[in-house]
Amino acid sequence: MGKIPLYRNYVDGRWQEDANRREKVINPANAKVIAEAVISSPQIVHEAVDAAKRAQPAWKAVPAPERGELLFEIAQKLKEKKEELAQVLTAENGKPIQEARGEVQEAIDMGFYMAGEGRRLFGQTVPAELPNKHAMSVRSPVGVAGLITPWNFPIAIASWKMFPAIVSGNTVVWKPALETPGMADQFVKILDECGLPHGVVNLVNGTGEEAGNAIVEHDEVDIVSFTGSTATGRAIASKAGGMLKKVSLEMGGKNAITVMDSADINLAVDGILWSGFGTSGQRCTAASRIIVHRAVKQELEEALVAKTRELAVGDGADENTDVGPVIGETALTSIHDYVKIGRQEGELLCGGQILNEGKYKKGYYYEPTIITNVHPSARIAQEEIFGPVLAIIPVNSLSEAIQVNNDSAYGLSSSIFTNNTNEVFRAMHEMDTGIVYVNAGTTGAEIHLPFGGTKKTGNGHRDSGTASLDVFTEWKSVYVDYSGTLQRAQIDNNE
Ligand SMILES: NC(=O)C1=CN([C@@H]2O[C@H](COP(=O)(O)OP(=O)(O)OC[C@H]3O[C@@H](n4cnc5c(N)ncnc54)[C@H](OP(=O)(O)O)[C@@H]3O)[C@@H](O)[C@H]2O)C=CC1
Ligand SMILES: O=C(O)CCC(=O)C(=O)O
Repeated sequence: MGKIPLYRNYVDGRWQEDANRREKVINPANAKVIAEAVISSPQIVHEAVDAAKRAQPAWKAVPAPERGELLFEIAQKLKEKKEELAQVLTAENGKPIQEARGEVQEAIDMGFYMAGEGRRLFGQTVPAELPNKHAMSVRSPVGVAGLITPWNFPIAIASWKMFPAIVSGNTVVWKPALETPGMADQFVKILDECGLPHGVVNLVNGTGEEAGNAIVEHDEVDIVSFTGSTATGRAIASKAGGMLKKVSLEMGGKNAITVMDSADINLAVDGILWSGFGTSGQRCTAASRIIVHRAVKQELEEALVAKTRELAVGDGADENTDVGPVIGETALTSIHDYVKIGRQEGELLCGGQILNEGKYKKGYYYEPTIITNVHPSARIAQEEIFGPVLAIIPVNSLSEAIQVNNDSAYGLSSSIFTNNTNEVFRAMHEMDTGIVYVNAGTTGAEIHLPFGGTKKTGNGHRDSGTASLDVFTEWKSVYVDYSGTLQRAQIDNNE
């Protein structure tokens, strides 16, 4: 085996190796070991939190426009290195290279967008109730932010959290997912090259149970921002809640695309293919339920199955690949178990197998799969599969479609294909999700609007957009009385 990279921690501006343990990083396209990463003990997390705590007052004191300028440089550097980053991303996550470039672009966009926030960070100025008095609100940083991120969007999601955190004056301790330490390494190297002061961002590689948990439980971590599974989010929320910590959660989805009888079926098929099978279905926004009006069900199914069979499944590094591998063996088994359940709950239209022959022998590939005539309460229509599997649910009306769409524990993204304006507005108002698409699939969020969902998808916070600043700032209301006398509000002087 040739020399492979070792991904280290970055604490207080120094790259460090934790000698205790290392974990192998695997390319899911061929199961090859491509790197190793250090596994941090809780002690390393404590050092990282100490560094973040020490760095925070000075970072807070840097004028926000200056923090924004540094973010601008970081975004430019990300842009210069876009191709290099995308290659590392595809190698460790498996997603097709075109999608990897798209993901890196999201981080670039978020960098430029949040750089601008350095000159805004708007508060409010309102008229005061009393004469010669000024009333306003300003944002202040929360303090030390603990960021815990998943493997499926390792740089985009990190940027959604990191950039608003630092532009608003927080310092950061970040634990990326075990599967994607290369992205974290590249990202933090760029921060370092751009001259981010030591201690402002600290990277600790390691397991969720050890390093992640140590972040959550640390007294000096003031806010935890997490993206991942609902089970982990719940565990983090109960610990952090018990410590009265601010906690922002983005979790699972069971997203549906509704296709009405007036829809452009070819457009709907394209939307379904991209949202259902893009990233091998491993997006929290991935479509996994297709709610179709019975009047167009057959037409949709025929076109969808034909196009699904044309998808090129393969190594994401190949420019012609449409659907890459899934993240690993455990995911493959879990997806296949769901498909076995689904075959009892509905009728298999295509796919349904693990691909493990010929060029697929060494990686973790699953056939894009469609199961139809699924009842809305079936397990494959309710539980998150996180793989390339679609359940088709027939309905008779928009009312029924909305009911089925909303009959889910999750509420991240929904979509409707229709050419009826009344249906567009009804769906927009009545679909109970944080994101609604019209005549587009359930994926492809832009970074300048809030990202997140209702119900068990989150806990009321949002990543991205200016909404993310609410996560990483506290509001401070300021009253300046320049009357020279002691005036008192809330005294009724009308008598
Ligand atoms: N709503 C959203 O925005 C998104 C949601 N997701 C959801 O994430 C899931 C897939 O990601 P997956 O990686 O499996 O999710 P996990 O919840 O397993 O992991 C997410 C992160 O949390 C860490 N972690 C695990 N256990 C703990 C713990 N006890 N304390 C602190 N940190 C912990 C993980 O570490 P480790 O490295 O050890 O795994 C990882 O860094 C899907 O359910 C998907 O829907 C994914 C992307 C976006
Ligand atoms: O496709 C999108 O809208 C973003 C998806 C995403 O970030 C995710 O699945 O984690």
